Amino acid sequence: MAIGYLGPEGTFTHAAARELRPGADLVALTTQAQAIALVEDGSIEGAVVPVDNTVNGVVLPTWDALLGTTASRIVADTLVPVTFNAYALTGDVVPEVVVSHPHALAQCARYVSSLGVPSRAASSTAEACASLAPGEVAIAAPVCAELYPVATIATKVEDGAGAITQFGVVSRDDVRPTTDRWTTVFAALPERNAPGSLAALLTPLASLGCNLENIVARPLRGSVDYVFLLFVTDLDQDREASALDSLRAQCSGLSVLGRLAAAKHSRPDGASGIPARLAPVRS
Ligand SMILES: O=C(O)C(=O)Cc1ccccc1
Repeated sequence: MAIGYLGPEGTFTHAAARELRPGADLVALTTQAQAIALVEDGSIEGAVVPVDNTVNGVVLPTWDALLGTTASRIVADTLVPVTFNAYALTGDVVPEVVVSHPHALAQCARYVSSLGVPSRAASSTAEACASLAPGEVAIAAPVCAELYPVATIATKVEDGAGAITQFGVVSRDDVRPTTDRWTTVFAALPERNAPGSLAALLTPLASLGCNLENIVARPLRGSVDYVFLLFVTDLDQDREASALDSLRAQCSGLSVLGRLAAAKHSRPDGASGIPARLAPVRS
């Protein structure tokens, strides 16, 4: 059966899909929500989707789509370095609009603003190349120069070198990582919205020796409550079972949205990634 990915050919997701599922029948789709829905209803075997990146953080549409499923989860992942080129139909383009996937536009904000023209979101970087019109500049992967009839007008247009995107395979099969340790992403709905509820949920994780690496609150539609996505690292089978037990005791709803095993991101610019506003509070 097929593996879906955010297409068309030449997206960063396509590169990740080839690495994660070599030789698979890859099917180009238009959004990660569509891809995840097709996995959930059994129309395709799996889907490759972006889950996190070093510039924008967790990819919310992916996790929100997973929250809308009951049987699907992330079962494998990889880290892909991303670098962007700018393309037009001809080398002498006078730019009128710059087009790309919102992540690409965000990661190339300085170049986009240097063009001094409006930007427009495309469903993917490669789609921006595939549908390029006169006066448009597309931002996409270097491989798009070989796949589409475009002229390269600038290379390495990202704001900071070393950006990495983490991609995952969504599947209905409950495949466990083959590594010793991994990160489990729990979706946790605390039993009460009251002082100390979140602390009560999280404190036992520390006693188990699990590291809460990231926490993301997503609004629970139709209420004032939040569901918390907990990225808990350093887990193995036993620790994950203990973490599940301790969370279950404090939650009215709990699920595993995925397990991530690829090596953790290294901060590309070292300490320079810290915003000046967060200058050290102690000298
Ligand atoms: O549009 C693409 O090529 C994608 O795969 C999504 C994306 C965009 C920018 C950085 C990483 C992933």
